[in-house]
Amino acid sequence: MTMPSRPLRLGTRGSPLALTQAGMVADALRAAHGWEPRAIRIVPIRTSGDRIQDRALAEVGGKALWTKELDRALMEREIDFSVHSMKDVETFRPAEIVLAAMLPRADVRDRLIGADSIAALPPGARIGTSSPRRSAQILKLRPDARIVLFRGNVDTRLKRMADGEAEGTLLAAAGLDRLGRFDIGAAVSIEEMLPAPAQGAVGIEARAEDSQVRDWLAAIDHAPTSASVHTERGLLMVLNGDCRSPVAALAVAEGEGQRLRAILYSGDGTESVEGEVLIRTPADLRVFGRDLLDRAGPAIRALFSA
Ligand SMILES: NCc1[nH]cc(CCC(=O)O)c1CC(=O)O
Repeated sequence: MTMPSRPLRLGTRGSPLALTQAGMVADALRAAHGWEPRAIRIVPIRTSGDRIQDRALAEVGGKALWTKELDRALMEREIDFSVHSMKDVETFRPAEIVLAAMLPRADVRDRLIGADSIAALPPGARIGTSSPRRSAQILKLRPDARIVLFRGNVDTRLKRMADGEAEGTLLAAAGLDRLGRFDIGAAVSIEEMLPAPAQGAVGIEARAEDSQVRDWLAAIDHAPTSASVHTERGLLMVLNGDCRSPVAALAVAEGEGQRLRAILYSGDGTESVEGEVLIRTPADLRVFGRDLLDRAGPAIRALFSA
């Protein structure tokens, strides 16, 4: 195995979860290639998404706020690759940047904090979230609930719960588990709340032209995770969904294909349209996505720009 001639610089956001995930990527690369610890240096970069905490993402520029600064550092060669929670990566990416590898996916479910189940939430419960998917799903199950805007990293959200700002909040099991918070929250089944596309997956991006780094990263790619996440993101491309779009999707390998379930919601959760299909080709994905939109009413369709 070739050893990098200088330490590889791994760009990441600076939140505790992002740093944990970056450490997992660095460990996987060192293990796969037999590199010494100093072969990889972690470079935390503050993104606009970390800076802006008081408004929903959709209002201030969408998922690009998580990637913009890392993309710039990558293109200007200040870093060699960047690590992202795939759920936060915008649907359409610059052509100069490729998704080179993914770590094995973690638990895809959400966990409810504040009550043992969605049914057990008190009447009129305030639910802290900034996710259009989670608000629509909660409102569908519990029309009496009220949504309050919760942003910030996992600890910030848990603190706001502890401060009594809401009776419930939902967090991805993947993030809680990676932070070692196995004790927190009650898992919500995927039948009750289908997760966000790419939830639980960590991806690594590199410059498209950098074949050496891409080769190194390919060695740690978890192919089943990549296949499922590419299917879920492929659906977002067909739907032209973004961070304003209340959409849930989960793909699981089945034979040579991917069994894909997806649900689109109106913002208030009163309308939804769902489907399930075996995806074998990109054409299957286009047909499935268009069929969902065809069956969706105007309140849903307005939230997608396909
Ligand atoms: N939008 C924030 C975000 N992005 C990724 C995760 C968790 C880890 C994952 O889903 O991979 C979280 C926090 C959450 O939703 O609880």
